[in-house]
Amino acid sequence: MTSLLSFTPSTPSLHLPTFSNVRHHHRLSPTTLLISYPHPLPRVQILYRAPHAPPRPSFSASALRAAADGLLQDAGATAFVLAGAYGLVLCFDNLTQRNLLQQSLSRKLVHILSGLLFMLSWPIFSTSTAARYFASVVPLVNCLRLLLHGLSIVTNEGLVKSVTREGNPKELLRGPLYYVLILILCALVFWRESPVGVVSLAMMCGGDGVADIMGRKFGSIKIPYNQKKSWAGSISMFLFGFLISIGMLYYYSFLGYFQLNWVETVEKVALISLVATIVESLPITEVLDDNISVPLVSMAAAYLSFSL
Ligand SMILES: C/C(=C\COP(=O)(O)O)CCC[C@H](C)CCC[C@H](C)CCCC(C)C
Ligand SMILES: Nc1ccn([C@@H]2O[C@H](COP(=O)(O)OP(=O)(O)O)[C@@H](O)[C@H]2O)c(=O)n1
Repeated sequence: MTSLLSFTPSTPSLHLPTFSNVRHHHRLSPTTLLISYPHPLPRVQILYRAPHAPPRPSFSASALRAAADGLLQDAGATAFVLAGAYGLVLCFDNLTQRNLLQQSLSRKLVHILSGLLFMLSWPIFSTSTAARYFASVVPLVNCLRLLLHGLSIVTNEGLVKSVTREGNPKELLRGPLYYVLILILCALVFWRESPVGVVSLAMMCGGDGVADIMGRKFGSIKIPYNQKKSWAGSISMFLFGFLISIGMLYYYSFLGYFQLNWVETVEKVALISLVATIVESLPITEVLDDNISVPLVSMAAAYLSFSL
């Protein structure tokens, strides 16, 4: 026979509940113990409960430990990715300072690698609901860094040289700033749970980044409606945007974050890549930076495609 015994250090009030009381739903307080009596004892249910003591939630030690572990994991992951971000920019700064890398190529490689590596790092964060907020700290810190340097409150030749076209700190307040804001948006809104954020960042980082490199190198034949963009650049945007998106979706699918029908997914990503490429080719950069138009139109196209 099992009896429910609940007690607190204060003077317990003893009452022998009628049989019906025992059927009430009991919220087990942390001081509730289940004690089994040997069979010969009378069938008595003893319920001690402190007077006026409201039932306290029963947090198990293992749940608290799991929460603490998750917090520790997310804090460690944030520190690791922050260090990675700083190291990436420092690495390209060194390469440009030593004239081993052109400034324009350095900027584009930082553009391609930063967001993709950030996205690849998301699985090292915990499964806690707070994980996405920890991850967003990384682009947020870089956002503040870009603001401080872009407003020349702080000066850092290396950052400016590796992330701007002409070496003007004010450039940090446009493309690079929009870029990290989009990273924050995708991490917070879509995170690891939706292909929308993954595809949008793949288009902005991979597609748009490669379009610049290939367009500058092979872009002799310009697009009729935009003499600043070329067919080589746009075709590269479509192909690499598509391939990097599929690669990232496979990565997250392999890790079990979402299951996809790959035939449909290939069709959807091809459509999203086409839409993003068309928008990127439009002569609107002066009005709306590519780091805003490309990810936002990719988000819209991906949201519609994957929700149908
Ligand atoms: C150069 C950048 C954008 C400019 O784009 P565009 O105008 O040429 O089209 C990217 C700026 C990146 C920023 C300085 C650093 C961002 C780091 C990122 C949030 C985290 C990377 C972590 C990873 C592990 C390296
Ligand atoms: N579709 C494209 C995109 C860029 N490009 C080349 O890459 C250069 C920079 O492209 P962009 O203005 O999109 O540069 P970001 O705004 O991405 O930094 C252009 O001036 C072109 O020479 C291209 O030829 N075709």
